Amino acid sequence: MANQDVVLRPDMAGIAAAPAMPGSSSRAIFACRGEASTSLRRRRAAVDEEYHARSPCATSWVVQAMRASSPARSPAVDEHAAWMRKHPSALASFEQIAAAAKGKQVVVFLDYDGTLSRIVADPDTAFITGEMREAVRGVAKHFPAAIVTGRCVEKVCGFVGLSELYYAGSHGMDIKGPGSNAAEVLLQPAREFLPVIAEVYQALVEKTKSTPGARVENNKFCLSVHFRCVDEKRWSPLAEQVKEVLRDYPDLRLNEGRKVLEIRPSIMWDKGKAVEFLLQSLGFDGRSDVLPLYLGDDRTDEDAFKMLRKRGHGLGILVSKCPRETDASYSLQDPTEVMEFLHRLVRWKRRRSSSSAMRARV
Ligand SMILES: O=P(O)(O)OC[C@H]1O[C@H](O[C@H]2O[C@H](CO)[C@@H](O)[C@H](O)[C@H]2O)[C@H](O)[C@@H](O)[C@@H]1O
Repeated sequence: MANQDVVLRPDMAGIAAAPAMPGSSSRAIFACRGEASTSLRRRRAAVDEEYHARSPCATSWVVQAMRASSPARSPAVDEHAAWMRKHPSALASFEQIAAAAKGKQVVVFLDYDGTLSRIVADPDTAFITGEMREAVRGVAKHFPAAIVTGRCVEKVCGFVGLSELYYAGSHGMDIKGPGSNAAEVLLQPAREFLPVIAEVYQALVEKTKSTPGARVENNKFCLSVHFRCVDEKRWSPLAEQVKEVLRDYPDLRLNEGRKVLEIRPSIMWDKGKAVEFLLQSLGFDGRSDVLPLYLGDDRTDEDAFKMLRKRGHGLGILVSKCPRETDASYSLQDPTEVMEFLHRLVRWKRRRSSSSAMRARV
């Protein structure tokens, strides 16, 4: 990876305790696939209203969010086409992206589940393919690159198996630099929560063991309660179980992802902040000659898309087959298209490097 001389400045994180109620950037309302944007906004507003009227882990809100992440119908063709005009394919628009990257240092940020690996029922077997690994290796050879994931760093490092990358695990709360030394930590803004998270993990395992198919995953600084394999009739009792445990922990907050409830410390930290931290650490912050690209599929990736959009530099690429409200500029359908995009990026970089080498010789 290029530019590996990271400056360690944990103080730059600007971490502050957030109120127990999540802030707007992390509202746990999942854009329901297949809904027209107006009805989506209306529904979102209604859910938000209820959310703000109740406690952060009110069961009915949690169940609504669980249902919203499980769409009942496919999008209409015209609705999909309208969405694609707003968020065109990053493959079809590759030349446009290449033009934006011309003369700039591209930095690549990649989410893991649903972006590099396909969504599968068993989270422990969400491996990336050998081909995808080679594609990511190629990217890391030509650009500074990082994996930004909800998983714990150790697990995702094991899945990806590339020591040349930066890793930001636990939704960016555990950042590690490249190299084989897994202990080389750059930033852990929620370190003080480790004992609480370990305690809540045990409590959730105990509490949810009566729900067939429920599974609690320990992501070190955050926890995932998976309901992909839980019968929908049991979602409400499961939400109640989670809520009961969290009632004693007001400093933790609840969000939802793809058939998963995610529990994490209520600090003002997310994937967007992790990307900012990495850009600062690499000395790229605020530079107009740098183009960050962020590829992700999940609600939590929106924090990174939003940050790039707000700063007016960098491009978000949402991995989704279905229309979703998003701050990403472009879209890709699935991990296969992600792999194709990464290959094209590397080919583009190689072509540019060889033509500048030729120009230098003339
Ligand atoms: O930030 P990410 O890398 O996207 O991680 C988010 C969550 O991803 C994993 O769960 C998701 O993928 C599983 C495997 O395909 C799937 O079974 C589950 O339903 C999905 O939600 C991971 O297991 C979670 O801990 C992460 O929080």
